[in-house]
Amino acid sequence: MPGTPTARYAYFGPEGTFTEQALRTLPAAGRAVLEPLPTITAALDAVRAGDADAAMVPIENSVEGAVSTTLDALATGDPLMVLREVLLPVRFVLCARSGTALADVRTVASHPHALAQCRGWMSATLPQADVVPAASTAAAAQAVAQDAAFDAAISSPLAADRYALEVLADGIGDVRDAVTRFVLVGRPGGAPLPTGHDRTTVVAYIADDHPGALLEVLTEFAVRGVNLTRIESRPTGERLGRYCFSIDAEGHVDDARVGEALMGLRRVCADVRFLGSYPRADAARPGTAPDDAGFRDAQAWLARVREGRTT
Ligand SMILES: O=C(O)C(=O)C[C@]1(C(=O)O)C=C[C@@H](O)C=C1
Repeated sequence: MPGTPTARYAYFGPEGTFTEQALRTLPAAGRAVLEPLPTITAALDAVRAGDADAAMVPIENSVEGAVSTTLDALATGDPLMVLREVLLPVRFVLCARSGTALADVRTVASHPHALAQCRGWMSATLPQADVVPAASTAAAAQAVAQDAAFDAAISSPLAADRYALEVLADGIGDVRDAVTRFVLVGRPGGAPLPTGHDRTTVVAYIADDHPGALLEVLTEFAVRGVNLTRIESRPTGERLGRYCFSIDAEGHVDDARVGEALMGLRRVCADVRFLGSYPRADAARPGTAPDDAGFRDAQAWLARVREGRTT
């Protein structure tokens, strides 16, 4: 549309990361300016500073679990909000400068999450190789292309192509159907409207360390039939033993059962950071949650009771 400013999306780069691929699956990315930034924190800070409208970052992998840098960067600093999620199958290749044979590979660089997902293949195929952590899989491929310090990288096929590297082995992940979940994060505003297949992300800070603190948090969801799809405890950084819980729950903040669970959570916690309600990428509907009619009915009943009516 004439006069509509072009959206700017930052992502965890450089070019060729799985994160870039995840971002490019969104139709809106085709009309936006995409900016690779070298770290997850830099991508999220660009949103906070107003230099980007939103940022794509990895949050969770089906094999290696949570991306703690993302969880911690969302839990602290100026508040941000998850707007969308993307699920991307991850396939890894071992790539090197042209002319390198597999037998010549002595050093392999990659993102720690990728190295962990290829551990079995590496120990069976290159047991003597030194493994070097890199900022991202694409940063590893870029480093191999530019510098002889590393012989090979574990990256996406896209990064091997982008940095003109030769693929020495394809499909080297230990788990064939590995998937990474990415989130598009913007500044706080209205959450996307409920779709019936949503996810809500929050961070719960318990008031003090006491027996049953985690049970209290879980109870607020359980008694309202809200299913959790992820819960992680992360240190707050204040001192040893201080943890917060990073939680993904099924449903939308506008759903009565989720709203009530969040109110309950707010009552039993020192603080709750709401990180957004957004559509699930797999479009899965909550399995066992009671429908909201029961909650509305109970609320209307309470209002009648408070007015002195008995039915
Ligand atoms: O390094 C990349 O290409 C990324 O997008 C990051 C990342 C991750 O953080 O898990 C994404 C997907 C893969 O599981 C490996 C690495």
